[in-house]
Amino acid sequence: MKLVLGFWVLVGFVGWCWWKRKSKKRLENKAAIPRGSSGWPLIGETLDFIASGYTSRPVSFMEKRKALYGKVFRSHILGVPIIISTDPDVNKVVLQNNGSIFIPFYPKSITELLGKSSILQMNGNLQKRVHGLIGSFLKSPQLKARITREIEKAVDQTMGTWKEGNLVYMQEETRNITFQVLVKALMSVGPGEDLQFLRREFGEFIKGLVCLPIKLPGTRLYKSLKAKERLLKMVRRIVEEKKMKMENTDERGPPMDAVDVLLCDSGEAADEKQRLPLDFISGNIIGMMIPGEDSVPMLMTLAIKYLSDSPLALRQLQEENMELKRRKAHLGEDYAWTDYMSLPFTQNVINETLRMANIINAVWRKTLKDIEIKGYFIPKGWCVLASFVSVHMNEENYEDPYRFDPWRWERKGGNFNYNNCFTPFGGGQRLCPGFELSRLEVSIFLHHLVTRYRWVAEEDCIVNFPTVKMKRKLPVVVTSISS
Ligand code: HEM
Repeated sequence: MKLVLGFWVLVGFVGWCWWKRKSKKRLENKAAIPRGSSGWPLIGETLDFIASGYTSRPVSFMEKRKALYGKVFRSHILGVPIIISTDPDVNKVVLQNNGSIFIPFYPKSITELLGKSSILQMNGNLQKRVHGLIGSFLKSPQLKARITREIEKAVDQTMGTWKEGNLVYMQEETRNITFQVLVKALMSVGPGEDLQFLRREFGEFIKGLVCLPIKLPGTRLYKSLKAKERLLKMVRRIVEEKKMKMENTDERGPPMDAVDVLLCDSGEAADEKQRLPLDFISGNIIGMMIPGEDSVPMLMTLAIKYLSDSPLALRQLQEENMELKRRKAHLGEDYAWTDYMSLPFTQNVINETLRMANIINAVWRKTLKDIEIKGYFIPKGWCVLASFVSVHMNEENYEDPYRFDPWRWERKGGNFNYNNCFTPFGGGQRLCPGFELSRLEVSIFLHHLVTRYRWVAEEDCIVNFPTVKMKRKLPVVVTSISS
């Protein structure tokens, strides 16, 4: 009996090996690893990649290789062999995958600072659960109605410090506004000492996101990890206070911030094991500050830069917003969040800015299995970079792509449908949960800027490495319209 069983186990095993070999061969025969170059030993093509980030055309690295090898090619950058896709269909497959084949991949310094349980690194059901909770909260009309007042307050406070004819640095001013709003939406911290502490420590923390992954005292990474410890301590205190308050009240109101959302979900979990631990919640709140902190102020700053260089667009934007301002004044009403979002040309300006220079210009993934997409073979364990900027700046997708042309969106049907060729907020299961909030913040900021001020921007240029920034923080001289 044992002999017969052994025989069948052996037959099964041999059959399985044969089938595996055959399916691998089939995949290899049909598709090939994309063509490309591994560059120099160790450094690969990193220097060329970085150098292109300092030019006015950061896509030049991709363009050069696309011309040689096609839209999907192989390279070796920042220490890893990588397949780079500039093809919207391939990017779509990468984005839409639910984590069974593609998982996020970040440089070592980022993974150290994020920690394993950050939403940006986790996969599977837990990522789905946290993403779903935060996404529904951030796009809820209740949050948008409440946060509109906070954004207006932050905009008023910041613009209130501008003196007639003063030089202000837009990259700094916009960061002041958006940090305040972000911290309010995530944990209801208002202006005061706690906000200042969070701003200072978070600034120290994110300096280490792109650095050498060496954790010795005195190194950049070490200092950033220490700042994270201090941040965690404060956020954990906020989470604990909120939890106690929740437990001591009989009637539970709607969640006011992301901490409430995660705590409420934990409270409702029937099984102790399903509850989200407080350290997990605190760590994730800090993790969510990372994609939210720099992206929105840069979007605002870049919009000002493009508008400064495009007087026709600025004029149309101003007219549209003035018209709304007059209407609201005539009715004697406060603005609703829907008022700000209802202006089509303003939305087109935001789209066009996101298309031309988005701070998150690609996503990085790693493959868990061999996969073939559109005839390209991507082996297990390889990194994949899905480049959004290459798609956004390709003339196959956008006519005259280097021209700031908000009207192109009218010609496209006037709406920001997130199709394969426009993915500033990613897509699929990891689509940015903050995308509606971001658009609202920028709409409110632009409305108050163009209806209250005129400005003259000084010479400045966009730098694309390690992240998108203005070289001189975009200095502008502001004068109020009434004067
Ligand atoms: C202009 C502003 C923003 C842009 C362009 C942007 C872009 C993106 C992109 C491209 C992704 C996908 C990353 C990936 O697939 O690996 C993403 C994810 C994410 N974003 Fe945003 N984002 C913005 C603002 C915000 C804000 C304000 C928040 C928070 C309030 C936020 C929170 C997140 C989170 C938590 C994720 C991770 C989602 C997940 O992996 O499940 N983002 N963002």
